[in-house]
Amino acid sequence: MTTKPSSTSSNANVDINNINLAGLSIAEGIRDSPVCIIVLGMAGSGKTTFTRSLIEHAQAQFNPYVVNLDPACREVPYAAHIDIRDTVNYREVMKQYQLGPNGGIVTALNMFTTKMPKFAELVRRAGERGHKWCIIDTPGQIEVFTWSASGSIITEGLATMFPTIVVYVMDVVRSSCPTTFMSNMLYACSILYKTRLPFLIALNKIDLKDCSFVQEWMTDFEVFQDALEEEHSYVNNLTRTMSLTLDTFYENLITCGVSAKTGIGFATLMTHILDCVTEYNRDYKPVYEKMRLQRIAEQETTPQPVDNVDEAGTAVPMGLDISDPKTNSENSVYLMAPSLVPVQMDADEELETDAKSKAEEQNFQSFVQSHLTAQQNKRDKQQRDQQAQNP
Ligand SMILES: Nc1nc2c(ncn2[C@@H]2O[C@H](COP(=O)(O)OP(=O)(O)OP(=O)(O)O)[C@@H](O)[C@H]2O)c(=O)[nH]1
Repeated sequence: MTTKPSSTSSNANVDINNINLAGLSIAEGIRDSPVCIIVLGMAGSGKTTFTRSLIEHAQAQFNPYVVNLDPACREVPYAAHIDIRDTVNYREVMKQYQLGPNGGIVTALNMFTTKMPKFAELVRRAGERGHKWCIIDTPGQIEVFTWSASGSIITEGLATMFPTIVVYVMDVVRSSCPTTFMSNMLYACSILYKTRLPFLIALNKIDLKDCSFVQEWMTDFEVFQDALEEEHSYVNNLTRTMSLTLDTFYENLITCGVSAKTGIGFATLMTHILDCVTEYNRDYKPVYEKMRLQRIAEQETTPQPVDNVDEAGTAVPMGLDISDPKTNSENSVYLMAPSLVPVQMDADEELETDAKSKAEEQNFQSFVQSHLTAQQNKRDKQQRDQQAQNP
């Protein structure tokens, strides 16, 4: 179970369903804080461990606000201020919509995204309370976040309100195979072009393997070709061609070796993060600001629907009378601040899981018992038969 942070008592009196979203008005410009750091990476690259380490290193200076967006993880090793698992019950989603694990994660993320304004408002308030960074851990299945509508809504939504950067965590041990390295790079490249945000690659697990070979492969095409020669794979030709294409991508890329486990490299990583924030403010903020002003101008010139009619009339319910389910009711989707999380929910779930595993255990034990009894009976019978034959 997630450990709830003690420092979040400032959320204690917030009725999350009545959050006033006025602070997020389009009339407001991009705020200076918190800086949103979205942690992405392939399954097992070390995102969660990295998030924990980054929180520890940034605690004193940046007092990070922490968000877990992985609905499927069983445990997170850090205290999350917002945890998607408090908002959407991933297992229930799978059960109700008859989905597999990936479909469950996508749907849970979609449900969470319906509360994006409230999420953004909580982040905004965190900034006002002195959280200078907001670190966001994402689901293990990277494509679920990067190629889903909800992933884009969350990333773009944050980037239009707060300085936002992407940290791509890459496992150096697994990337020592040139083909895997190339797959990782293609992924990183596609995310860079999709999000168009300042991008930093954290070469993780350098306590196990030095990352200089990755940096060499990125800067020296011939060294990478030599490494490819040694690997006999049917995708070699494809990889060779792609490495040429990615040359320009590498030029603008910042990499930094770290070990999320031991903490090596985090001091340098943090200076790179600050450089990325400067880059956001220099290159990205003016673009978003321009878009915001255009949007305000459009809103001012577009007549509001109600202006075109003589009288408002009487509203009637539309087809299904859709309204938000009550908080804490079954199937509800609501954004929860940690202090409002009903303990009941987890306890119920645990009880149900316990009951299930007890029943499974009993079934298994009775199966074993009946099997043993049957074997014993068989042996007894054999013995009796033998005694009957040789009295
Ligand atoms: N030696 C070493 N192991 C690490 C490091 N970072 C992570 N690990 C290990 O790598 C494994 C995966 O780490 P996680 O942090 O769970 O990775 P993840 O990307 O969040 O995993 P998913 O969310 O399941 O995709 C764990 O066994 C970690 O202990 C590191 O820097 N060094």
